[in-house]
Amino acid sequence: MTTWSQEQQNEQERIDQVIDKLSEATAKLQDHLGGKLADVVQVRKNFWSDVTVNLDNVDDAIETAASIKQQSELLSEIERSHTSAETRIKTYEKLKGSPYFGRIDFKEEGEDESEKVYLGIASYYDDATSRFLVHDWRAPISSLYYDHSLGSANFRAPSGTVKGDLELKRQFIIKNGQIQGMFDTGEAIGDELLQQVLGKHANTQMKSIVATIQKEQNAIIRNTSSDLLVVQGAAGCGKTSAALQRVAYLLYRDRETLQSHHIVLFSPNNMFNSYVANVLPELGEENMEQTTFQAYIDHHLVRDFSVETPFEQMEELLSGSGDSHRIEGIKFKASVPFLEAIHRYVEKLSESGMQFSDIKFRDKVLIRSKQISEHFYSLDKRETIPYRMKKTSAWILEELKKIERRERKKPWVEKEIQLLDKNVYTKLYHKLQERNKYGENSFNDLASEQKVLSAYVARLAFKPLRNRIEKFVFVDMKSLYAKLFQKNNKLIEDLSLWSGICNETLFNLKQNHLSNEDATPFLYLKELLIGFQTNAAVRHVFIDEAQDFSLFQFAFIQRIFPRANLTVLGDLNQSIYAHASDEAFSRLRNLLGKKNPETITLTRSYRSTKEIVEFTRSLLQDGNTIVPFNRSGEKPSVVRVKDAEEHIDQTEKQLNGWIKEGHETVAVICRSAKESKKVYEKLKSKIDVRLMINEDAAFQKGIIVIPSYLAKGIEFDAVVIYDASGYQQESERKLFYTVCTRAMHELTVLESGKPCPFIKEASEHLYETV
Ligand SMILES: Nc1ncnc2c1ncn2[C@@H]1O[C@H](COP(=O)(O)OP(=O)(O)OP(=O)(O)O)[C@@H](O)[C@H]1O
Repeated sequence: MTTWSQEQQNEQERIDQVIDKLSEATAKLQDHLGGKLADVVQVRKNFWSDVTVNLDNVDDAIETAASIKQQSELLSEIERSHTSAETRIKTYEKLKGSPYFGRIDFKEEGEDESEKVYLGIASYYDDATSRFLVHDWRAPISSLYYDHSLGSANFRAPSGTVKGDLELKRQFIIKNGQIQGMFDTGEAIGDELLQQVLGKHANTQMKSIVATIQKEQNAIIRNTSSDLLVVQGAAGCGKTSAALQRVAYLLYRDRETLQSHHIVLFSPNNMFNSYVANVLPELGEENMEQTTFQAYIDHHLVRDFSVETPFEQMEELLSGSGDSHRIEGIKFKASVPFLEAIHRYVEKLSESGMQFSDIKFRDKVLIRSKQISEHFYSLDKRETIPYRMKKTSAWILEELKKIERRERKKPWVEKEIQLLDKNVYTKLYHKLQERNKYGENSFNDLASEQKVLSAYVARLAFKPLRNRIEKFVFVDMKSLYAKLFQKNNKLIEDLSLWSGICNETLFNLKQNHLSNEDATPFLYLKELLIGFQTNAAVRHVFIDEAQDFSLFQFAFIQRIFPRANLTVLGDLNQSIYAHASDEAFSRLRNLLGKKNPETITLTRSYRSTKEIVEFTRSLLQDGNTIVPFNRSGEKPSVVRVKDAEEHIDQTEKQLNGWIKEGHETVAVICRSAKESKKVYEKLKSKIDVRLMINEDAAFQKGIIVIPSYLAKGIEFDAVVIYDASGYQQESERKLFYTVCTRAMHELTVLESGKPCPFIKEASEHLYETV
């Protein structure tokens, strides 16, 4: 029987052999690459000499075209193989440092011998032995590693289910080609490696988790049956991690047809985008498209309105300046009744009531709104509104063409001809010559010169108007949206509240301001009228921190990406926006009309120590279902301070202590940006600290002061909650939970005034009082 150290030695020898093979393969590819590069240069150089250009007759021209096609196909084939060789070299370089992280021995039913399968971030096939020396973690057989303990096990292969016996499961930590740790485990994924991984310092860039994916996470990653996958899970249970590994899995599984630009990830802000941007490249895959919903809104509305961002809205509400009808308005404008009211309104508009703007040119009305309306309603009502809008736009453009022709003779055209730049004049002359429309001297003929120039000037002057018509600016969206908020057009029961909502909405519209809660419904109404700009190429859409999305935003995404499967990840306990609804996820199925929806709930929390999870879950009303991963640390501290001076001193003391202990990412989390600025001003002369209130900043190591809503989604070694006394309202419970759950190893909560009711509710043995 081999001893453990012999076993380790054998494994190290195998690793050395694999690394040698990888080095050989890399060298071969590099040779091949050099050759390919020379080929590309050669083919490019000789491209035209290798093509016989003969256009004498039709047959010769066809032959020439075929010859060009052949040459360019040859060139792209060489370029393709060059790129794939480059990608493989990069993958092999990664594998050389750590070829694999796991091994399973699987004896398939009916076979005499078990197969040893080594799992890494990519596969390596050895031509000499015709065997995989490393299996990709996404290969069908690899799921055995994540899903099964020792004993009978099975996996789904393309040919059907394969049954057998899992005889060994081994985990490795390999760095620079050397084994640093090796464990045999009976569990699906043993605690030991996970303990090590989770005990490390937080990172400014999220890491991949392929070596320690848990069974329930694997079910999310490998789910291919549902078109709407909703993942609801506690803070730190790995929703974002599972989403990113799922992207990598889908790119692998559907590699023939799916590329990274067919996948879109919506995330809460740009800082979060940069936080997660490294996971896929680390796994040898390209990043999917990353965006925020606000970026989409801005792109469509910012030219015509000042648009409030979610953070500006949050800041206003947190600083207490939002009055009650604003909060009710926010809730209403994100609700299903409002969505339905908009749909009913659009139905009515199909018959009557559409609002148009006069078409003006230099302050003169060219086409009256009434004429546009008459034209619009003269069209067949069985056609959709967007189709009729397109026809109306085409009709307006035709009318404009006629008007433009008439305008050519007007004095303003003559005036502008005089002011024409000489270069434009010369350019026009050459253009006309090229077109062979005129003989050498015709441009000098005064009458035709005048005709050409006046046509040019009129066309140029009308161009911006034409562009605007193509963008449907003749639809008076402001009035159309405003009509929804007439006081007598009661969309909700409580009239007094309704009147306040109407006043505020109409006031904002008048100022060309769209509040955050209006932006999405406004755009939704607009797109229902003029047609959604869809992207049918996108096949998967991921929405992270989905509890912050309103039903409107979901409905929107569904329309923009009509062919995409949705993966929706969120935690209703972290709904920090006023529009949040506890039914957000359960209503999705009906709202989006998906055929195969599935919901997976994750309850085990990996980010924080057991003590922190036990404390944070007690802040919730129904937090008992959250299960901490068994990693121990200090209990969170709750520190009462008596005045402003002690407040800062205690913060400084705590931060200094943590830096001395070696913590690398430390956050002072304040409620708002306003409070963050104040705290930063007080701290900056005492300790090296940075203020982070801009979502575009990249997350960096060190101590940062950050507002609550920007800290969500990310994590820190240690966290100071600057003032828990600021969280008093029931509506702030989830915000308080969210900020406390950012801590991985240490959590200190300061209280300066009235005790925080949520801490008071928690059992005293869950935290230390200072
Ligand atoms: N299987 C795993 N192996 C190793 N680390 C894991 C695993 N699952 C989660 N983690 C770690 O736990 C932490 C939290 O994960 P993640 O951010 O994905 O959770 P989340 O559910 O999105 O959290 P939140 O809702 O609080 O934003 C990360 O550091 C992640 O690397």
